[in-house]
Amino acid sequence: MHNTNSDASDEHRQVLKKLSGHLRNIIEQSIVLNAPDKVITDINKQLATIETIMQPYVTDKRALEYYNPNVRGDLNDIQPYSAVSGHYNALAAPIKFEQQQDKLIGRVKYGRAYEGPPNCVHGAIIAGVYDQLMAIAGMATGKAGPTAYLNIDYHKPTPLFEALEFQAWISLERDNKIIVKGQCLVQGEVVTSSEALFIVKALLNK
Ligand SMILES: CCCCCCCCCCCCCC(=O)SCCNC(=O)CCNC(=O)[C@H](O)C(C)(C)COP(=O)(O)OP(=O)(O)OC[C@H]1O[C@@H](n2cnc3c(N)ncnc32)[C@H](O)[C@@H]1OP(=O)(O)O
Repeated sequence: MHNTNSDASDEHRQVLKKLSGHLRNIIEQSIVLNAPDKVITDINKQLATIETIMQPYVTDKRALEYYNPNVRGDLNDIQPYSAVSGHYNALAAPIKFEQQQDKLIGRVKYGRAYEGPPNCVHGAIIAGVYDQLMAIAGMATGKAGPTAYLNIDYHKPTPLFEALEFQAWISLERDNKIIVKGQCLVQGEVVTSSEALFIVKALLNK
């Protein structure tokens, strides 16, 4: 179930990614759907059919890696099924990670499915991005481990539908501790900032 390698072809990855894209769009559409009962009943029937088609192929082994720290190219593929950043998990918004000098950047726009305060991103979603982004930033040390603490300052509301730039960088690495700092900018303005401590665990370094 938690495999660190996969022999899935590029084509297989593409079709799986496309599936998540459709599901992600359906989730977003469902939040603001205002259709007659008859239309929704028809949609429900078609979705039930899709569930039936998928069921025989649902196994306890994922098609792709659960975790692959040696990924080249797309940094989101370090954890392809991440609930926060996985391109193969429809629950995750289409955030894009990229390394820029000593900072790991996460660019994303959130829609209605991620709303907390009116027209703003839910604080728990923001916390999720920091946790994932900072964990991956910390991996640049060659080590990994769970989050011991994650502190967030919400300075200003984080708007929906606007380009957000999350940044994370290593602040301190000592023995089994990695402290990572982060911030999120909207049009150049810092709206949130954070700090997290990761404790390196042998189990996670396998
Ligand atoms: C198959 C491979 C899998 C790989 C998957 C990776 C994918 C990436 C996924 C990314 C997903 C995103 C990531 C996620 O979502 S990770 C999910 C969220 N995090 C957790 O669930 C972690 C749960 N907690 C624990 O497991 C333990 O409590 C940890 C591991 C954190 C420490 O427990 P442990 O009992 O072992 O260590 P220790 O107690 O000897 O402490 C050691 C040192 O640390 C210091 N300390 C501890 N806590 C704190 C604190 N709060 N503030 C300040 N300091 C703290 C402590 O004082 C000590 O310092 P010192 O005395 O040495 O100086």
